[in-house]
Parts: sequence; structure tokens; C-alpha cells
Amino acid sequence: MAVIKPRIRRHHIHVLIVICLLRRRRNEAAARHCAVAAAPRDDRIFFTRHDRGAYLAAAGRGDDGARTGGRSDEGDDDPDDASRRRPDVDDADDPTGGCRRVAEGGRPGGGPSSYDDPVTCTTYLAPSSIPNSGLGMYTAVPYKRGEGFPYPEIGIMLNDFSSKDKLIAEYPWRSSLLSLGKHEAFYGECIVPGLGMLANSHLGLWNVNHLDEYEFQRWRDGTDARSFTDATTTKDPGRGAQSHHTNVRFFIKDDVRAGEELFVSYGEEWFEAREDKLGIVPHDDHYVEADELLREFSLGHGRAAADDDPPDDGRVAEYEILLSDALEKDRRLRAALPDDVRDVPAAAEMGAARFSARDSIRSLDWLAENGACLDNIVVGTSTLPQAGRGAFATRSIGKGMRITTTPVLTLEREDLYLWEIVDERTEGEEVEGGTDDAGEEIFEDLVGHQLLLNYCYGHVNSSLLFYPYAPSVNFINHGGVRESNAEIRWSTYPYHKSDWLDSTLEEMKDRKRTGLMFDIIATRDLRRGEEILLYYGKDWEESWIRHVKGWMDPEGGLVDDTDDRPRFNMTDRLGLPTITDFNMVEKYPIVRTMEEQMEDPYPPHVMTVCCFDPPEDCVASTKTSHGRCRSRWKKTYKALLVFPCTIMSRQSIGGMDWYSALGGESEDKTHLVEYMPRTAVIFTDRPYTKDQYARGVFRHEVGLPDGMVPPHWMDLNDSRTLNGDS
Ligand SMILES: C[S@@+](CC[C@H](N)C(=O)[O-])C[C@H]1O[C@@H](n2cnc3c(N)ncnc32)[C@H](O)[C@@H]1O
Repeated sequence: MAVIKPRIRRHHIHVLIVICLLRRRRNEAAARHCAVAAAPRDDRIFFTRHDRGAYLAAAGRGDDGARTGGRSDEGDDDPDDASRRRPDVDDADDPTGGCRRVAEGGRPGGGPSSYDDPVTCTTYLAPSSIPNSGLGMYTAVPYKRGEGFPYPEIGIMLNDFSSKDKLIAEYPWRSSLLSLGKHEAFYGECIVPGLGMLANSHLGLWNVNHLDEYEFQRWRDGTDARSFTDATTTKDPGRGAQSHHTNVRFFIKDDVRAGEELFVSYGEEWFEAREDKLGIVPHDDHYVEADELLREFSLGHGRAAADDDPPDDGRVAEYEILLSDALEKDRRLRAALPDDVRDVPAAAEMGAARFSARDSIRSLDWLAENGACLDNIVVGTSTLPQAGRGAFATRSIGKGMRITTTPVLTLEREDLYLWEIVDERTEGEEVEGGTDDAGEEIFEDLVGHQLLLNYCYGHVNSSLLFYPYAPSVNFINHGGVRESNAEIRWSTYPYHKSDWLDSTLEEMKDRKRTGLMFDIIATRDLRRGEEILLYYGKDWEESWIRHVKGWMDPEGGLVDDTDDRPRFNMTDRLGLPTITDFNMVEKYPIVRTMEEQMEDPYPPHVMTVCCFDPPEDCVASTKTSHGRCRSRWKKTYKALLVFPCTIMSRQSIGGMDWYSALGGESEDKTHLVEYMPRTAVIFTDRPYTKDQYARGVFRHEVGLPDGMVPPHWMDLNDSRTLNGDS
């Protein structure tokens, strides 16, 4: 197949990898959720989705276009407020992240609780209050501004992913969400399940924010997995088989009430780019302005307006004028206003944004009736060797009860193929030919799969893959036949579209929305704190065993199976300083200049990035005598403001070191940054050097039980391992 490939300069990355790239009242109520269609089926389920600045970045506008904001101001944090019964993930010694406390609030005696425990369930999956937006996430407990959402997520990089017409392409966040994930690959986006995929977006009501700023200390749980993962080289067959971004954190932007839907911001541009599908979506400031107009209008008409039906002609006419003035000023402002004058009192009272999603604060009874509990599991350190992180029960769960429910995104295997440019066509190898932007012929080798494959579920004989994205569900590991304590099934939750199982393969591939769902069911009584383990299937297991047996560490040695400690950051096993070490200013107070690095180089995978603010226009006055823009370093280290840099010089002034560096997005957009403090210089791994980019790393989807995959979806003899996968 001839494919047109974007032309990438070889020196930039050398290798271009292209393409394919989430009060039960009683236990009885819970049981109902499991088995009965408690709510009407919504045939219009589909998920409006994220990509934030990804397309803008792809279009050469970098990440700056998306308003995905950083952590909001620090708010009051009252972690000891037991009445809220929320888990606290900063509890370092507790694999359930402090969720023990949740369970203690639950049933006396600690016996198996049911799936949707009314006392303790804090987070629900339920139909969104935004029309035609499918399902959403709700909290059953209040949060205060600035608090951390208690379920950290995984971030999975999609690198050089170019299947933009696929459903999956609606979901990624810009890779700066993962901070230095921004520099991991030539063009990276990231998939973040849980709040990152399941929560809908309302620009006037968004109440959850992801952390967009760099943190220079280790996370309190002892890992530094979010950004500075040092995921480079290890004597471990688990190398590169899991995402090293395991601590993607979300924070409460504004006080949230119990029962409120959790909204994130996909960014204004995301909605603008989808206007044909979603209509005119107001931004935050349009709702603020609409509130002002509604307040003034209401004042003019007193309270008489409220129940005045039909409304008097004068008021109708006046409101028509208000609407048409608003339209003339800004069609988004008009869209933020109610169409009917009779709705003005209610909209003025609750605010235009809330009026637009009136059901966004649900009763706890409604949630118990219509929701599915999402907080029965939380991430922790896996008990299994080489498995990275795992999912742990936050409360006891009885045999046969649902542990969690998750929507799944349908993909095709080929969406996750990795390609590499080769010099010429090699006989016998799977190579795609095409031309680049300049019309030059290029050849690409199919070299393996994206890391996302390891988080997808499927069958070796089917080209369909299913990616589950409820909170923490991606962390569930394989326990083998004997140790597994959970199993996967098509969901009995009423919003699972079971009729899709009769669809043909082609129909499944053509669908641009989600509808299928999995339930994860306890196959025996589970204690809180236990790791949830599935049986990934014979094929996965055999592949893994083969991989471990044949695996050689990067230095050529055989696998070290004497050390089975669970671990994430493995560079230390080579005795080299890690990226985290280098980022400890106390430990490494001085950054070596270019000249010093000639004598005393940093390890080859290490590079420096600097925090600075490039001016929009590089005007003459900001140019140096060498024609370069002069930039200023930034005190707030937003991911957006960090660029690769080369340290040119260091000067001590007043007992403090100041650095000058050349840096920028690309060679032709280089900036001179002078007088930066040490803290403005950050160490990170060079592009494509983290473990997940290594060759021969384990790539295999989780196996679905045979009976789950309809025979008419089995279109392959065997899909196993491509050239680069092990
Ligand atoms: C769905 S992910 C599970 C979460 C993963 N442990 C993590 O830290 O992100 C599947 C991957 O986890 C690892 N894994 C799961 N079970 C394992 C096991 N029993 N032994 C070794 N690795 C395992 C493999 O790398 C697999 O590809």
C-alpha cells in the first residue's frame, strides 16, 4: 500500500516511527445494577472527546493552543474529614492508597460488601448530564478546591500516531500532560484513562484539572513515575512493557458538591474543531457574561417573571432583542443564553452554565440507581515480579460481585502498528512504500506495536482490540490460572450495547463511538488491599514465558531472575545516576556547560530542557546579534514552557549561579535565555531512549476468554508478534 509520509529530518530522531498509533441504599440495589436494566437504554451513546492541543501541535502550533490549564490555586485541604470517606492516595505504606479507611467506614465486621456499597462508593459511572455525551463520571462525596482527586492514573504514550480518522484519535491529551512526555518522542500524544477519558467536558462547569506543572520532588508515595521515570535500560524482562507514566494526577479546580458530575476541560479549540458535530459551544467567559445579562434582565422584570406563563409580550420582545444583540456580539455568548424567556429566572438563579446542564448535580439516590461504582480498585505496587503497578481492592468484595465496570474503545490491530523508515526495500521484510512531502520515495518497516497494545484486550484470531478506560482498570495484572481472582465479561450494566455483538467486523470497525462495556467480576471473596488479578489467557502466558526465557538485557547478559522485587525505576540497577538524581538540585547543584560536558559528559540518554517563555513574535528588538530571539526564564514551570536547551555558560553573581542557554522547539526557532537559575534547568531522557521505545520489549494484548469474542469477529489465523515485538 502506498502511503504518503510526512517528511522528517533524519538527524532529528534518526528513526521515524509512524502510523497506526473512567448510598447504594441497600445491597439489593447493588444487585439490581448488576442484573437489571434500571434505566432506559440510551441509543445515542457516544463520547465526545479529547485531544487538546494535539492537532494544533501537529499543525505546527505546538502545545500552546489548548487550554488544559495547570493546577488551580492551592485550596484548603482537610484530609482528615472522615465524613467524606475518601481514599487518600498519599498514604505511602498502603497499597490501596489509604483506601482502607474507606472500607472501615463500610460494613461492620468487614465481611464481603457488594458492588455498589452505598456507604462507601465515592465515584460513579452514570449517564452524563450533557445531552448526547453518553456516560460520565460523578462524585458521591464533596471535594474542596485544590484537593487531589484520589485516583492517580496511568498515561500511555501514543507516538507518532497518525490514524487521525480513527475513534482513538478523539481521546489523546497533549503529551505535556505527562510533563516531560513532551520530549519522549518526535510527536507524542497520551492516552489517560479514568478522568482523562471517561469524564466529559463543560467549559463553564469544569471542576477537575490535571497537573500541568513540573514537580521537582519525588512523589510522596516514593515514586517519581509521573515525569522523571528514568525508564531507561534495565536487566528486567518487564522493561518497556508497561507505561512509566503511572502517576498522572488530577486536582479539584472548584469546590465540588456530592452528586456532581466531574468535568475536565478539553480546551476551547477542541470544541471549535468539532463545531459541525457539537454545535456552538460557549467558553467559560461566555457563561460569565451571560450571567451578567440574565441578572440585569431579571432585575428589570422583578420576580413576576418567574411563573408568568405565557410571558407578557413586552418581556418576550425585550428578551428577543437581548438575544439578537448577544448573537451580534458573539454567537457563543448567544449559545450560553436560554432560548426561552420563561427559563430566564431559573438560569439567572443557578447560572447559565449550570442551567445548560441542569442535571449535573444528581441526588445520591439517583447515582445509586443509575450508576456503577468505580472506586473499588486503586493503583499500587504490584505484588508480582516484573509487573510494575497493579490494581488493589479498596474494600472487600464478595464472590460473584462486580469489581468494576468499564466502557471499552474498539480499535484495530493495525492502528497500533509501529513503522520505521528504512533506507531501501529489504527482500522478505514487511515494508510499506510511499512518498514523502517532497515526492521522494520512502520505505517503512513494520517494527512492532505501540505500548497501548499491552493495555488492550482481544483475541489472537481477531483484528479487533478493546481498550478499557474506567479508573484504575488498566492496572489489573495477570495472575495465572491459580492466582487469578477475577474474570472479565461483557457488562450487564444497562448501557452496554449488547446488540453490537451481532455486528459484523466491518460495522464494528466503522463505528465512531463507544458502546461496548466489560464487567470485572470477583471469582472469589476478596479482601480489601488484595491485588486484583485476571487470567490473561494461555496465549498471553506462553508469549510472556517465551519472552522471559529469550530476553537479554541491554548489556547482553541473561535475565536476572534472582531479583524479583517489584520496581518501576530501573536505571539505578545499572549504578548510574538517574534523571531524578540529576533533578535533585541539592545533589547536583551545578549543571555542566557544553564545554564541561566535553570533558565530563552526562549519560548518553540524558538531555537538558529549560523553562522559558518564547515571545509570540521574534521582533528585532528581542533579537540577539546572532539573530536569535532573547527569551526570559519562567518561574512557573508549566509543561508548555519547557524546551530542549543547551547550556552555554554559567556565571556566579552574588553567590548564586546563573545559566545561559540556547533552546527552543526546533533549530530554526532557537532562543537565547540568559540568567536562568539552576531550577530552570531540568534533566530528562532523550527522545526514544525510554524503555518503552526499546526493541524486543514485550508487546501482547490481554486475552479475552474464547467465549467472549463472537466467531464472526475472528478474521485472523494468528496475529502474534511483529518484527520488533518480542
Ligand atoms: C494491562 S497492563 C497491567 C498494568 C501494568 N502492570 C502497569 O504497571 O502498567 C499489562 C502489562 O502488565 C505486565 N504484567 C501483567 N501481569 C504480569 C505478570 N503476571 N507478570 C509480568 N508482567 C505482567 C505486562 O507488562 C503486561 O503487558
